[in-house]
Amino acid sequence: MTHAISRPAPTMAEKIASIDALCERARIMPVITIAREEDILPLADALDAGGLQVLEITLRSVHGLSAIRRLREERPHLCVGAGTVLDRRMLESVEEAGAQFIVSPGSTDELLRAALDSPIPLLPGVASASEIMVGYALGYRRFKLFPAEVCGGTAALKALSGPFGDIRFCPTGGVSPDNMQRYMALPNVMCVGGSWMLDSSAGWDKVRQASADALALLN
Ligand SMILES: O=C(O)C(=O)C[C@H](O)[C@H](O)COP(=O)(O)O
Repeated sequence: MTHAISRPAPTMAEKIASIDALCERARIMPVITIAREEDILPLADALDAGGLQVLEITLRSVHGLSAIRRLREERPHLCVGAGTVLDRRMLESVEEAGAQFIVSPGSTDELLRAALDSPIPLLPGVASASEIMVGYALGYRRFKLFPAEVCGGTAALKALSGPFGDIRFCPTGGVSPDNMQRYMALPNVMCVGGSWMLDSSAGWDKVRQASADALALLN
């Protein structure tokens, strides 16, 4: 007979450390919505070949969960997170699929509290000082700024660094090779997210090249 061993969820400090580690590894986090099941592996391989190994797979398409499962099984060297996680039920389903981190476009009390008990870290989305303060009260110190360009871009991040000196962000939404360096130059930016490198209309090598070109801008 086997006994399930229940481990307490990692502390918030441990989760912050793991978010810091994965953002440091990522620098650029592709936000991926899988349109066709057969794209999962070639897309991940093209990103990987271009140097991007921390992938956010959104639940915006029906293939999101199976893509997370498949990549965890077949590409174990990649770091695979779940995006567009909107509520407790979605959080539980991505945990079960093997996601290594969770990203949400915004914050609700339900999601923020559910993630406190989760074994994997949540990077909650925020677009204002008030939303940061709601997460802050629960211990969160790392956030996705979304939609970054619309909610003030680098000027907003500079302003937020005043009252929130211990907070760091992953700006996403409107980030591109044109503005990425300005984001990454800010001390309170730990990585950027985006979908600009995912255009495969000219084949998978275009994805690899766009990924490598973007990373080269940061060197
Ligand atoms: O689906 C979600 O949960 C999101 O938060 C949206 C994504 O982060 C953006 O779609 C990426 O932004 P773009 O690079 O401007 O495309």
